[in-house]
Amino acid sequence: MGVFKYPEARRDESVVDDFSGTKIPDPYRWLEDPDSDETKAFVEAQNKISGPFLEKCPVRDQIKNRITEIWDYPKYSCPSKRGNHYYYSYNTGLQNQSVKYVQDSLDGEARVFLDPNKLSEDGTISLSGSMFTEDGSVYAYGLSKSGSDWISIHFKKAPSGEDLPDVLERVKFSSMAWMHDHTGFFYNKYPEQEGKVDGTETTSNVDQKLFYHKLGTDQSQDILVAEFPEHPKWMIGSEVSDCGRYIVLYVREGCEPVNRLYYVDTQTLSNGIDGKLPYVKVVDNFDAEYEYITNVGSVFTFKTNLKAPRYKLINIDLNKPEMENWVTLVEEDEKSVLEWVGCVNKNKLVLCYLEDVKNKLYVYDLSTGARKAELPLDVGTVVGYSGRTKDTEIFYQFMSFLTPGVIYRCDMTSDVYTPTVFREIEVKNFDVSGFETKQVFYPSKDGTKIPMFIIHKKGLKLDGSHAALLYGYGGFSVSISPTFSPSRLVLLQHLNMVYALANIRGGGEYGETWHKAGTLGNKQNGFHDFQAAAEYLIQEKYTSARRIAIQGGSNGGLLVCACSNQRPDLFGAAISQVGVLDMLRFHKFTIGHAWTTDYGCSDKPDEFQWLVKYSPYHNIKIPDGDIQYPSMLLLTGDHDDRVVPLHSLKYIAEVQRTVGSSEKQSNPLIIRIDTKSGHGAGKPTSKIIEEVSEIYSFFYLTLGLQWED
Ligand SMILES: O=C([C@@H]1CCCN1C(=O)CCn1c(=O)c(-c2ccccc2)nc2ccccc21)N1CCCC1
Repeated sequence: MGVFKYPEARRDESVVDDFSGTKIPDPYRWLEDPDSDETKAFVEAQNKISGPFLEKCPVRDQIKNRITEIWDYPKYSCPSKRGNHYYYSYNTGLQNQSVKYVQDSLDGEARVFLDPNKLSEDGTISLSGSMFTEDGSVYAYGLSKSGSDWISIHFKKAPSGEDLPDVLERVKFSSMAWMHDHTGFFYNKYPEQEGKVDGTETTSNVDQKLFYHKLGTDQSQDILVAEFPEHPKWMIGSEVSDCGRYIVLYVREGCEPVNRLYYVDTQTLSNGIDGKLPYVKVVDNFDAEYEYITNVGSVFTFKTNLKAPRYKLINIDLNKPEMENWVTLVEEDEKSVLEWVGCVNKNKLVLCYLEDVKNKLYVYDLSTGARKAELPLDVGTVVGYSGRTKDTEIFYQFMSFLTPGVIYRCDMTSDVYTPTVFREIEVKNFDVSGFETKQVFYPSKDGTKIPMFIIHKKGLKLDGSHAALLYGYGGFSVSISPTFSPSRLVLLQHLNMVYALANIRGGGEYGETWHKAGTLGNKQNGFHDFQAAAEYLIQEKYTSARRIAIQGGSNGGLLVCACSNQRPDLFGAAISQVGVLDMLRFHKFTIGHAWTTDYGCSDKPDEFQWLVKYSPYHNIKIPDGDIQYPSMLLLTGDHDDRVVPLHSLKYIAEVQRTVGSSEKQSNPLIIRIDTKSGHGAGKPTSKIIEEVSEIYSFFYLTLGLQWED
């Protein structure tokens, strides 16, 4: 490629911030206003470069057609029993949104209950959160537009699907909980704010409140039942106990897995719920996380990480709630992480563990905490589960790199557990037997062993000649375990790439110790882990330097740009999707303030020192010698109000000016800003396929790949 001509972007040298004495220029501050003509012109100019560049890919149509072909297979969720009916989601293959069906029995005829595809021409209205009443007679559900975190809550009668008139607006990051009278509903709302509320604004989300809605009334009559005006960052989750008597309140102030724990015994409310809840504080600190599992009378079971970074189960009797009376029901495992727990058949617990990044499922006795059985699973991930305290059966969905999905059903009424295959999801016209997957443990810069999955065509010659795609995330205790991706198979089959997934520190793969080892002042550990993954792939001859593409989204987008800045010599291509790239200002926009639990905050001098060292926007420089930056493609969307697009706009402006202007930089440094598109959740199939096709076209153009039919 010849050296690119990038659009001129005004540099406002007058904007310089002072971080307790350290002056930091921010010449592209003006890009933080999404509505200014100048920003709109910048976005248009950037898309005018990236669009034509990607169009130049000679096999773009083969790529898109093959991805579409492989994607077109039926996808099901686990069925859930609500009232006397079963509900499940189903996508025939290429539908933009999955459709919710209802059946009177597992093998009864399925009727459409909710079809989000009917709500918009282009599939950009998606379902975001839902909750049936305890008797399954009413269904509350959230709708998101263009991928924004803002939702409106609507209601349907079940199983008829008849719409009810109630609509709740200004909802975001909201719990949904019904009182067992089936007419009272708890949800979260933000105060009225100046300006737009459509997901293109960057306004900070603070002062979240908990409201109580009586079905059949107008939202203006809703009752404010909890708020913490003295703690603007606090967020209030609510849950109604299985018995219907108690309201459990969770208070969080960030993304750390920790919460305060309050409850209300509704039998003490002589006038019902008519104002602020008189909650009782069980835990009034942020030392640990407590998640309600079930209760038998006043004895409550919680999943917690209190002095247990890999989690455990405890019982708290509300009649004697002091910590000295707490009882451990299931001890922390010495290696595996307890990921989630479900109570079923009133007296059993299903525990899902993560052991070396693979899931294991067990049945325990609720009253004794004894392990009773293991539910056999292949090597992979449990991606779906249904089964509640009052149910007598469970469903769970298994997936792995090469298994598109198997749904199991297990009767839980006896002490013998014989799961049966309820549904096997098949990919049409693709033979997955031609690939192999392995898990390796490679040393990072500090010697820590990091797990990594590697997949490639069987019999691939490991001579360093193949391009590789290395994916990572590394934050917020998120564990990335093996799941099936139809589009990935195109890379492996037709572009002969190797795929690697590195489980770097900052994730939750080995519990909170693993998470903490990749956050705050240790954030660089995750970047070193990712760079070491690339070095391992090179030394083991899976690929070679400059033939590695790195890809990550959100916190993973930060990872990709930080690693491109730090080791441009290692990578040939970098895909950063909806990345956090200005680490000195992220906390000022939408929900960014919640991420200081992983990143810290530049308002604090010692934390500023961590952030300024790796912040992608602030660490762009021309590499030494004849090294150039990898080819970079940044992707974001105009309605991304989780990670606002300004991060990617400012980074691409700086990298095009600082690096793109250098004679030796022939690799493209481009960005594509999509419209009616957000952070990712709820993205319609058509947009997903378009985006993946662009990414693969970018790989083809920048890594010199060949298409093999
Ligand atoms: O998106 C993120 C980080 C990491 C994963 C979750 N996350 C978030 O920002 C999650 C945002 N968020 C939620 O979405 C919900 C929520 C509640 C009920 C229903 C639905 C949502 N509750 C929250 C409570 C406290 C703090 C954040 C919360 N990041 C983007 C880039 C860096 C981190």
